Amino acid sequence: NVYLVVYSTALSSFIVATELVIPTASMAAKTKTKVLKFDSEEDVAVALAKYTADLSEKYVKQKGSFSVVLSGGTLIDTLRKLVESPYKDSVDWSKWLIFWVDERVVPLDHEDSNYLLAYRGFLSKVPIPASNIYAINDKKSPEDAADDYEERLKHLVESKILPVSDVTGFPKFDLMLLGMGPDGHVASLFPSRQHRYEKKRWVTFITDSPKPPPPRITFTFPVINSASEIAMVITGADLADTTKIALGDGQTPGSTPLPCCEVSAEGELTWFLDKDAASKL
Ligand SMILES: O=C(O)[C@H](O)[C@@H](O)[C@H](O)[C@H](O)COP(=O)(O)O
Repeated sequence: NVYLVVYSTALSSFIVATELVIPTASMAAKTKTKVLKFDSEEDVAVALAKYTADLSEKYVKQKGSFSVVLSGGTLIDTLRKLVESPYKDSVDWSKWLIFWVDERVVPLDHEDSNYLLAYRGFLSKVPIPASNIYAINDKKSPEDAADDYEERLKHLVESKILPVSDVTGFPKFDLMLLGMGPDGHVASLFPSRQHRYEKKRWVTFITDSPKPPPPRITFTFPVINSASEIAMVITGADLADTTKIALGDGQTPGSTPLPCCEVSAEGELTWFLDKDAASKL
């Protein structure tokens, strides 16, 4: 099925996105997957802002808060339209809770920190209460930082600030905003590293990430896949081959399956692709 959806934007212009409904063998079959293809990265940014603001309104109405899990990498820049008019003023930022799907274990003011990246490009521009922003404890080793983050999530579940999934028992975030690497990694779950198969922990760690810097903590797949909504935000020609694999049959001949093929959501998984990333579909 291929059909057109028209998104009206804040700029009262229109963006035409091709929505591909793809039956994927690679992604958990139960997941409702939507693939949105845009003409440019700028159009992805406009659509992502509207998608996120709409979900914020829906979840704040439904449950009184909106939990958002950020990635590092290019995602924060692609979120840039969300901190502009009209969303800057219309979104109820006081109800947002911010988490990181993965974080580099460096001081929060270090250039490699995903927190710092998000602070500069996003968090410093909107009034999310500081107490709702869950950065890692940067004074700890990777192992201890992962334990600490998991403990804090457990505490939020106990205090009923975060719900758990009825299906999996893992914490259920409203929205995960994920990027993907050319090697098919998502969060800090890399194809060649065993922690991608972790089934019990909520948060785990790695000290030899193939993408620098080496020490990182990361949500595990059971937590990622318990989210209500997931956006895979993928732009650029260097991701075209991996996107084709992820949205095709998921097979990389002769090698390990890619982590990006294991992403599923309890509600809806939406791929936001620019023309370059979608060029091989
Ligand atoms: O800390 C990180 O490195 C990120 O959180 C990582 O998981 C990122 O999302 C992907 O590597 C995609 O990165 P790009 O968007 O830069 O391609």
